[in-house]
Amino acid sequence: MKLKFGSTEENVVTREEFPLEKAREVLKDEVIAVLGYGVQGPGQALNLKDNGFNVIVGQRKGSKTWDKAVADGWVPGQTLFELEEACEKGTILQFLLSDAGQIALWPTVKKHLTPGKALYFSHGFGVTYKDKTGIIPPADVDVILVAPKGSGTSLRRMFVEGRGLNSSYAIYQDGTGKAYDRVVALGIGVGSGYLFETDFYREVTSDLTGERGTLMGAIQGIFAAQYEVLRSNGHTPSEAFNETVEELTQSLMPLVAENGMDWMYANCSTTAQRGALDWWKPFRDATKPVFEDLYNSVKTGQEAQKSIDSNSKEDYRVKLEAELKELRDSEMWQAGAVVRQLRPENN
Ligand SMILES: NC(=O)c1ccc[n+]([C@@H]2O[C@H](COP(=O)([O-])OP(=O)(O)OC[C@H]3O[C@@H](n4cnc5c(N)ncnc54)[C@H](O)[C@@H]3O)[C@@H](O)[C@H]2O)c1
Ligand SMILES: CC(C)(O)[C@@H](O)C(=O)O
Ligand SMILES: [Mg+2]
Ligand SMILES: [Mg+2]
Repeated sequence: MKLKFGSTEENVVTREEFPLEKAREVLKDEVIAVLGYGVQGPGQALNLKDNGFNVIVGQRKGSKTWDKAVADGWVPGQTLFELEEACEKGTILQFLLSDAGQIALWPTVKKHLTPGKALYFSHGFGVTYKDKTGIIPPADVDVILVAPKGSGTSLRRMFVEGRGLNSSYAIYQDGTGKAYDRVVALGIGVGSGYLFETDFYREVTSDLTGERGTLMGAIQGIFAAQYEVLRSNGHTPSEAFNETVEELTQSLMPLVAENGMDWMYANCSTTAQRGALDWWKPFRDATKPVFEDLYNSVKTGQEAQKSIDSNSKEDYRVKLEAELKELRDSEMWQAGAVVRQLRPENN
């Protein structure tokens, strides 16, 4: 259906419009092979299975994630296979390896993309940056995308709670004439609350910007800046952490999620509202040039190149873990660990 977001009209697909029964009918003869069992793999594979679809998982035998798949109920030789065997058996190949990992597996996937199959992504990365990844699908297959707008962990949790994370969907190539029905059925099947239309280029550029920006990079940056200012002015770690992070995640963001920013503001004092209304624009103006630089770095392909270069190295997981440990060991997040323990529901 067409829906107005402000004054702009967009295509969205809801579960009422495309119910689960219809999705099951569209995909009744398909074998959905979920390749990769990192974060999106488990979320999407388990939701599809619980929604009644015919799903198998492809993973490297002997890896930790193979064991995780077994623990999640996938049965070796029946619903869990080596990656190549899953590529052969699947009629829809859900390419959910890490974006850099997809480059190495591509020759194998391509070999098994026989006419009529579908190649499914959850990120526009591989084909948009085809000059860097070499991922150029054959013409007689569907190339489709469903990108859940959140972590695979949340996709699964919200599904189990009877809720739904929203996703974008896109068609890069309609090789069979069935691409639309297939992509929407899969979007509903993986547990999306609703689907909004995009294309591969817009998905990858907005997603790379968002995660580097307000969703992950900018939020940590702004937390660190405020925490450091409070600490250097004599505030204790618990006061600085509570006033920077804990109150935001526990009290104020749920209000924003429920009914918007003005609703959150309206539930704070007139003193707080006056200050916030005075200060949000200086913050916007100070950070906007950084967001412009970020978007430019995404647009020129620099961010994709960096991600490919660092995540293709043998020891990339060791390096990532070291950087995550640095965050975890910082005073702010150490204070956070203590604060979380003190939440009544945690003790
Ligand atoms: N993490 C998320 O929640 C999330 C959200 C939306 C979209 N996506 C997209 O979904 C896709 C999958 O992301 P993810 O975060 O679940 O992946 P991930 O980084 O967790 O990796 C998934 C799997 O790829 C395997 N892998 C990596 N390199 C490999 C190689 N060379 N050969 C074989 N296996 C290899 C890993 O062992 C892992 O099991 C990506 O396109 C990502 O951009 C992820
Ligand atoms: C969960 C995110 C940040 O939305 C996703 O884009 C990812 O790359 O993991
Ligand atoms: Mg992303
Ligand atoms: Mg994202």
